[in-house]
Amino acid sequence: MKSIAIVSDSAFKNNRVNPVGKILSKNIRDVFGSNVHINNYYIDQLTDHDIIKENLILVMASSRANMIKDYVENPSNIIVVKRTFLKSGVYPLFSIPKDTDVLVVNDDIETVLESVSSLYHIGVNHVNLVPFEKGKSYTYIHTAISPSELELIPNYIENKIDVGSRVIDISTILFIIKTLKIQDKETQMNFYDYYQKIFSPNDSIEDNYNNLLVRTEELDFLLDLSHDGILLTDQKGKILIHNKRFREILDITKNQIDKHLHNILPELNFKQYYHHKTIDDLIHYHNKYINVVKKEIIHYNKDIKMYFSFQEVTYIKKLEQNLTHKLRQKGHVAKYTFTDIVSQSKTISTIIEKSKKIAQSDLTVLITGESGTGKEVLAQALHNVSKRKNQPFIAINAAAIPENLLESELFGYAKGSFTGALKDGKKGIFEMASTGTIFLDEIGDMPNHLQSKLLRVLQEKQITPIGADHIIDIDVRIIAATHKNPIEMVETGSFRRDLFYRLNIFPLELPPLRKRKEDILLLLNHFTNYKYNFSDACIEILQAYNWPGNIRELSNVAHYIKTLDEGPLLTPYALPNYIIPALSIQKPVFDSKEQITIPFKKEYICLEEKTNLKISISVLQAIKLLNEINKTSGRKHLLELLKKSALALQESELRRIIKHLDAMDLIIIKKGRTGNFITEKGLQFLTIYQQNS
Ligand SMILES: Nc1ncnc2c1ncn2[C@@H]1O[C@H](COP(=O)(O)OP(=O)(O)OP(=O)(O)O)[C@@H](O)[C@H]1O
Repeated sequence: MKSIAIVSDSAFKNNRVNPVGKILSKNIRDVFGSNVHINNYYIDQLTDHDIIKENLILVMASSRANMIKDYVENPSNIIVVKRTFLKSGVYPLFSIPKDTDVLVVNDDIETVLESVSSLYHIGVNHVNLVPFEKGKSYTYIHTAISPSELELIPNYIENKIDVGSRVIDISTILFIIKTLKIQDKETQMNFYDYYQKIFSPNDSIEDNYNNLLVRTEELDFLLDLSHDGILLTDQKGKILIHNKRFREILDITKNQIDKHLHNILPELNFKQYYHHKTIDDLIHYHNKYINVVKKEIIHYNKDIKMYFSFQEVTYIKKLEQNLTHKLRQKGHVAKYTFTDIVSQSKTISTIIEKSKKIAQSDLTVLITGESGTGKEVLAQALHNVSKRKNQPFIAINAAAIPENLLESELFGYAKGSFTGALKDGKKGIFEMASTGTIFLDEIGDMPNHLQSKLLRVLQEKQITPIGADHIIDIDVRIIAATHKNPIEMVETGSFRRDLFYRLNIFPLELPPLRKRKEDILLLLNHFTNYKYNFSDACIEILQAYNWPGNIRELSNVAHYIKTLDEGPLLTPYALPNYIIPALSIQKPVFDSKEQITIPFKKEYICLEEKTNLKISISVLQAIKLLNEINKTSGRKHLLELLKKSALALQESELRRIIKHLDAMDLIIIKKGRTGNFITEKGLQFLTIYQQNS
């Protein structure tokens, strides 16, 4: 096997491992793989006994060839390695502006000068390469480059560029191939790859610029794809780059490179923008409204350029429409209208009339009402008759979103604002709902610090996304809702008074279902598509129930009924169990014996003393119900019905209660299978009992 010796000055340099041997070994391995054997030698460690016998002996400079010739078996095997840079390390240097002072840093002046000369050699001569000498100050320089020794660059230099370690150049590799006669296919392929990565003496600067030129053409192509007009000028407004769209938006026919912006469009007075770092302005030109954004680009602390982008407002509108379309696809759309609100209640029709008027303004609305009373339905209906009806309607529930996420959901965040943030940042709903309506549900559950932020947003009509350095103007209508009592919350200090006044401009209060009983059957028929008739007993139960979950709960009951489908005439058996306890009257009925209405005082006291009063009343009601629906009301059926009402009763206990009810003539026990019947007195007793409950 062929062998190569790499001879460098010393194993350590400035108390660090000297990387030269390792880098050159890698270069040789990259091309020759395992075709050669490599040994590293260090001049300062050579002794009289050492004889370097390898087929080729690589040294870094001709002076070193002289120094080692006495330790070498065949001095004609010595070659001086030429070194160059990797293309990837050097390309960034071509974008440094012309005539910039660039400090070249390495561990000693000799390697610094070598690097400078290599860089000039490969064509980096548009900048002033300044060799770094230890102890000297270079505070006037802002950019430094170094072959993988960035830590040696003084801290005051802002731009540090690593050009990578120097590698064996192509002429040396070719010489090795020729001398060692290694020409297998794998080496050829490796050589080709290696050749692609490094600067070779044949790479003239023109070639490099050609490469850059190709890139410029690609960039031009990309710029022309943009929907925005894009323009880059120097500080005096001289045009350096512009794209096709810029010419279209501003009706310019010819290429305007090197002309001054203020001269080609004198009527637009662009000079007014030159002294501002950033601009976001709307101009009117040739019957178009154009949004102009200006930003400053600072290149290597030296070159200040002005970047302008131009968007025609119609295009921005179109973008917004697309956004709306996307929001619709995402369900950010209000589906309910006032005709979907099923009600015959006077209160609701007054609310609807009021809402229709309120909808025409942009003012904030606060809807209160228990859970499930239709607050969101009302908010959507209101949005759908407002002038924002074709824009997004976005609902957010402050109680359903974890506190730490709520802020970013509302206001969004800039890219890279915190760990775990999305790469490109995230838009908050205030931005997403632009020109539309935001429904802030359960506003009473909003944490205090967000209440303050929301108040500022409502006052200033601007938001600042988390971690962003810019503000965004917002144009949204707010409809807030809460199932809590906002006035009580303000009194107890859990809701900001000033925010409450801001939101409570138009208060709308939806009554609970139990306060609009006329709607119960109507809604049930609506949800069951008028498929069933409800028996009187059934209606009585439905009316007596207090519907804590309001219309949402009622629509669940409708589902239950439709699923069991016990129609066409529905008895209480068709209702879910938990509705039935309405029979058993949960609340204490009479607060004290003194309140008992004559003539039932005796019966009441007797039942209370001899039985459990509430259970006895439930039994009496169950008998009444079974009588009404013509079901036998024997003990078996009674026990079943009471069980449905979550009243598990022993048969012996039931027997005892029936005996007492009978003794007081509240019921009659009939012989045979028909069971028990409530008497007129029993009915009156129950009525009075209910009136007092
Ligand atoms: N008047 C109505 N007519 C028909 N359906 C209604 C009516 N009001 C509410 N609903 C229905 O009741 C359900 C609950 O309504 P909604 O979500 O608007 O209540 P909410 O008061 O906003 O509840 P929450 O406070 O729990 O958010 C929905 O399925 C809705 O379709």
